Amino acid sequence: MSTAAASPRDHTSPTAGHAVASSPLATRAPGPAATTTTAHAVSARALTRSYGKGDAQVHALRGVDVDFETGRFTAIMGPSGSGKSTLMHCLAGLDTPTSGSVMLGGTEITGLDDTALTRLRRDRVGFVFQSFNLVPTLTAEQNIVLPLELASKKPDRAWLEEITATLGLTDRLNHRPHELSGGQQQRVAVARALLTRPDVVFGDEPTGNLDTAASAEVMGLLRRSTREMGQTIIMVTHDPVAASAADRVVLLADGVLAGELIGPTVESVTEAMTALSTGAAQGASASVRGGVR
Ligand SMILES: Nc1ncnc2c1ncn2[C@@H]1O[C@H](COP(=O)(O)OP(=O)(O)OP(=O)(O)O)[C@@H](O)[C@H]1O
Repeated sequence: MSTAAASPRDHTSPTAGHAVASSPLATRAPGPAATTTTAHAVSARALTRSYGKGDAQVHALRGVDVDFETGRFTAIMGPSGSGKSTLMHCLAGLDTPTSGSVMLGGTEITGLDDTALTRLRRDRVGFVFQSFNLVPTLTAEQNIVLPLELASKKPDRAWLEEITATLGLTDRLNHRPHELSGGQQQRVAVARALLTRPDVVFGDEPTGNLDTAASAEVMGLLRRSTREMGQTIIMVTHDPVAASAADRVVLLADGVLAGELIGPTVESVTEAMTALSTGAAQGASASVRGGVR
């Protein structure tokens, strides 16, 4: 893993996105929002996040450089405490890094004030959580359009119909969450996340409360949303089966990148996770054949 700063990277280059584990770091000074065209929906450079002070200080992220290509589905995996949630929260503008930078949809979000971050999360990011987070008194459709209504925007009806048809929700739109299965509730949450056409959908253990069949169904739908709608998805998961639905798995260990898997399978993910949890972070990247960079 690289640990030293080097020359700046070109965020606009379509070829700049692949060399994650070996890429040089480029420190970008926090500053006002700048907009560029990018082949990456999200990029982080030299990202650090520490909590606490003195002896009690925890370095959750210790210099992460990573790019997430537009229209791809990426899973973030690693042992407990490796920094997965912290990374996702920093990428989504839910947490403020200690240093380093995050570009989201061409906007440098590090340095944005709270109002701008709230607007960015509302307009350009979708979230799917383990606990679905649906409003129990609203119907499925009302839950799906809620973020737009809160932003005083009208939903695009044709897009709403397309998404709900793709997710198999057309005949469930007037049901309330308690009248839906867990898998159906999560599909409602996915529809809600997709409706705003966000730059990125972030998933935080989206299958954590689902049984095997519902989990496979939701992963299949997320995968389709990248294939058929060009949606970028970044998902934190502990589940090798869920991760195998992604195009790529980014591995974290102890707050740094420990490699990645392209075209992951359940076996390759399990092997890499086993290597990481036995402390062989470098071995994980070297040992999984045919896809680890
Ligand atoms: N708000 C916080 N205050 C103090 N320490 C924190 C805070 N959030 C996270 N940490 C610490 O940072 C480290 C990384 O935590 P994080 O939740 O990102 O890991 P994770 O890989 O998502 O873990 P898990 O798989 O168990 O959810 C851990 O040591 C954790 O205890």
